[in-house]
This record gives sequence, structure tokens and C-alpha cells, in this order.
Amino acid sequence: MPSRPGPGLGPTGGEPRGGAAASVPAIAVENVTVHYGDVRALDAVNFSIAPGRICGLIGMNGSGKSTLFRTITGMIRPDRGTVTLGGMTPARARSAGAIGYVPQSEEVDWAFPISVRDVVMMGRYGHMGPTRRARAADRAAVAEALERVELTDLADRQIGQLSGGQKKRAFVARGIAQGAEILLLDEPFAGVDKRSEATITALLRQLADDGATVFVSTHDLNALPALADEAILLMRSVIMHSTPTEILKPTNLARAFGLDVLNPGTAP
Ligand SMILES: Nc1ncnc2c1ncn2[C@@H]1O[C@H](COP(=O)(O)OP(=O)(O)OP(=O)(O)O)[C@@H](O)[C@H]1O
Repeated sequence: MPSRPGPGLGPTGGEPRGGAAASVPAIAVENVTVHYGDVRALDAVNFSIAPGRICGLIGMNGSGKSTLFRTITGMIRPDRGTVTLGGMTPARARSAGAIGYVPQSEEVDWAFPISVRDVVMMGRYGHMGPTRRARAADRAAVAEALERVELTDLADRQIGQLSGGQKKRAFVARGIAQGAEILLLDEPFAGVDKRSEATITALLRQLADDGATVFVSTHDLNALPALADEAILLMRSVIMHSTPTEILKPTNLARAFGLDVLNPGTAP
């Protein structure tokens, strides 16, 4: 993974202002098509995201958001097209610890007997070697990550005994402890109250200010301007990739959702 972009990249985004590393997209998806049997979940998806940006992913149920995340992380291999992360294949980026993934809640076994601290420690596995024995540096990174997401007091709780927002923060902490340069979050605001949503939004902004690239799916359209520098409207392929303001224009949302989702009363 190229080193994180330095001060050449503005904290709230903006185009990279030079430097070879800054010209390599953090996430590049080229012509990606994915099928599940006969179902075409993604169809010739194309876009790229520059380092240090927060990009929102918007689309109706079944539009392919989770499939796109799984393809970017390398869990799914596309039938056609390529994904590159900082110039690397997903497999290489994963083994380099460059991708952090916060899955949808339904994908996690919350009954698994593991503490919050241990979940965050999983982010350090790539740093530990085959013995997976935590060293002082690993424990310090976990403690710092827990502090950043304000979960230090709950570190010894079983992971399933957290609230929805706290669970999301635990997984964000795993990505922080890992030192992930690309963070993918699938619906981090689902089942989360406004306060936790604001905490997570502020945290993601800090991570992006530090150079991380954040790609986040959400159904909460009203949260988009505060959350993201740019956004993608997905419906099997990219309908639009622009600023949140542009994406949220009713005519554009109608292209993805087929109705005026922000002002349902005014829908034709
Ligand atoms: N394992 C699977 N086998 C078959 N079809 C699948 C599978 N997973 C997803 N699909 C289908 O692929 C399409 C895209 O699904 P995906 O889960 O990526 O959408 P999504 O945008 O994440 O939806 P949601 O907002 O409901 O989470 C849908 O038509 C879905 O039914």
C-alpha cells in the first residue's frame, strides 16, 4: 500500500494536490459484473475514490451494495472486471491489513463468546505473525482504538451485550487498531440512535482527516451531507457519482428509488 497521503490532501476532501501516491485511487472498480446464479447483482460497475475521501453509497434494497462491498474486500470474485485498492488486488490489500470492514449486523454472530477487546484485537492479527500472540504494541493499539470510539469502559463485555451503536463502534475500532487505510462500512447507522450516529460520523471524519478512505453505505439520506464528501447512487450499476447535494436532488433520487424519498408527500 502506498504511504498515506500527506498534507497535499485537504482534510475535507478536494482533489489531491499532487504527488505520485495521491494520483493512485484508494479504491478503483472497473467494469465489475457479479452474478449469483442467474441473478445479476452488479452490472459493469465503474468508479474510483481518491485517498482521504468519505464516499457514501446509496441504493434501494437489493441494489447491490453489500455485493459491492464483498467484491471490494475480495470475499466475492467478480465474473468480469477488476478491483484495485491503492494499486493492489483485494487479496494483497487484505493480507497487508489495508482494508477494514464493518459488516451489516445480520452478518455477525453476536452470541459468539468474545469480548469487545478481543474483537478489536482481531484487527491486530495481521501484525502478530502465525502465533497470534499479542505484544505490548498490539495491546496499546487496541487500548487506543477503544479510547477513540469511547468503549474503554465496556472492553470486557461480551460483544453481543452492547447496544447497536456500540457494536458498530467496536468494529470501527477493529479497523482503527488494524491501521486500515480503507474502511468499508455496510449500514453503520442501521438501528443506531442519533447520538451514536453523530459519534460515528465524527469518528469517520477524523479517520479521513488522518488519510484513511471511507466508503459507507447508508439508507439515511438526510445524514449524507454531514457524513460524506461524495456519494454514489447504485442500482446494479453506478447511476451517479457526485456531491451529496447533487445526489440528493429529488430528480436524481427518483432515478435510484423510483419515487421522491425525501418528500414522499410530493411524489407524483
Ligand atoms: N447469496 C445470494 N444468492 C443469491 N442472490 C443473492 C445473494 N446475495 C444477494 N443476492 C441478490 O443480489 C442482489 C443484490 O443483493 P445485495 O445484498 O448486494 O443488495 P443490497 O443493496 O446490499 O441490499 P440491502 O439494502 O437490502 O442490504 C439482490 O437481488 C439479492 O437478492
